[in-house]
Amino acid sequence: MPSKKNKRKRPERPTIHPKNKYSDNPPDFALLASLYPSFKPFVFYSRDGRPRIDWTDFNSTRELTRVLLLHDHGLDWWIPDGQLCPTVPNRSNYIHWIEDLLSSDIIPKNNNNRDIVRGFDIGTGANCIYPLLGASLLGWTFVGSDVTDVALEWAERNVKSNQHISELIEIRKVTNCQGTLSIEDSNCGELVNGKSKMDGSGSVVDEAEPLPSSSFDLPSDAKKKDSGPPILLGVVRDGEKFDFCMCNPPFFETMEEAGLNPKTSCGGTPEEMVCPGGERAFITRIIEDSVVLKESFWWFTSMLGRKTNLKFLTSKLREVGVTIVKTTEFVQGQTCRWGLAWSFVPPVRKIISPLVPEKSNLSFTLEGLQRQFSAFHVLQSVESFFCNGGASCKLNASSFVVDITASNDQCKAILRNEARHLDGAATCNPLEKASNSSSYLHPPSNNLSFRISVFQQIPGTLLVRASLQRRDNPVPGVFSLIIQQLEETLRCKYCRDKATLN
Ligand SMILES: C[S@@+](CC[C@H](N)C(=O)[O-])C[C@H]1O[C@@H](n2cnc3c(N)ncnc32)[C@H](O)[C@@H]1O
Repeated sequence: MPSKKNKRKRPERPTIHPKNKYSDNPPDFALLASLYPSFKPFVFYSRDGRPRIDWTDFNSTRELTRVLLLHDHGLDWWIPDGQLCPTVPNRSNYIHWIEDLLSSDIIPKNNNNRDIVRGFDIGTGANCIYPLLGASLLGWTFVGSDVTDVALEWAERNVKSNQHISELIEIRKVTNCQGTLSIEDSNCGELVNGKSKMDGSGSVVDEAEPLPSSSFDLPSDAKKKDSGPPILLGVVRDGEKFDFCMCNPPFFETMEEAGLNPKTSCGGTPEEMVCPGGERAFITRIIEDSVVLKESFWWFTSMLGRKTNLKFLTSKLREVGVTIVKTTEFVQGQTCRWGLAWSFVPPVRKIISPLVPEKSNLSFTLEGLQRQFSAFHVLQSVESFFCNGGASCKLNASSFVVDITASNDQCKAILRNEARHLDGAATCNPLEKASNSSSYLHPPSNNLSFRISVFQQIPGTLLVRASLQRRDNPVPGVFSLIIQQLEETLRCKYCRDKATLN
């Protein structure tokens, strides 16, 4: 019987990114107050003697952001009253997640012959927080775009106040030159800081030409929409290449919906918080633009304020044929946000290489199993995972195994399902790839047979083992890929900790 103590235990939650400066050392208000007289008036001490600030006071949150950026990042920063005030630890999480994506081997490394990473921050805001953090923490270069005069003016001021990184950041005005996404006159971005653009290596290059309209292949529905100012298409210039784009979009459809969080006051004007259709519509437009600009960016990413939108957007991504989708959760204190990343670059498939022998036995553990689930539930999910793809399955409840036999087409169907899962990587189907590319072997003509066994290791932890029984002329890597997909699906369904980047 679970003890009362265990019953009360809260489910584990993802935490602040381990590379985040504040993961082990949260801001020390007392120290900051002693060092920065302007911050001192905002700090008070609660009964337990702990220094606190009033999170409902905009001046107080803005001053905290100012001193954190100065103290921890050497940045001189300010925003006018009412503009969205970023929390530094929160925003750093997104930067570090992108750092993980760029260093992971999910897709090949960008081979633009550039050592310096180049990012595009969609809607950089008056605070210009992502370019400032990315440049100061990691030396990345940025284009930061925005539509409002106040954002452009203050982003520019914040860049200029930091001479040591100002050459790394270009602020680009997005003009609402047509109000519709059109393939004509697509150059709606103007340089604000008036300097020549730099390529990723830091050398100055000539101003890029707008993308020629003939190179656009917009999805037909995107051409028709009256969707407001451009986002990427028409702002990114011909020949420009970026390692990633990022975006903290306007989350809401109305200011009422945005509401006022009574616990914090971080400002935010309607232009910053609201757009027609909210974040779902905004990110859908980024996805549509990404189809056209798939060769200009290695990774496309966006933050989301609502987890429910992840499902919709992930299926949208599947429709447009991305090769990979990654998601994550950003947690900082009481605030929770989600990250969505996708790419059109074919994933690295070391396991596809005929030079790498495929393992016949694979295993993974499911830790942090939610209390209501047992090994038998997991076994049943294994069975339905494969049955849904049409494979033949035999579940043996006494020995906790499922025997599976899948044809080539059934393997395809199982792998095709993968993009539907929210958390984790969704790679394209190697069996389909095999028919298009000479570097892949022919698809197998025979069946793949394997056994999945589920063992309980300790309460709350299961070991899932997959053993290849028979393999007749298979596509190398398919077995591993299927098991990887099974792992992600089970983890997503059963585990409290659904970490997504390995
Ligand atoms: C939620 S704010 C994000 C500001 C800042 N990046 C941050 O994280 O605090 C959204 C920003 O997107 C800008 N924006 C809205 N539509 C845009 C578009 N089509 N292109 C570029 N920026 C846009 C708004 O003006 C606003 O500054």
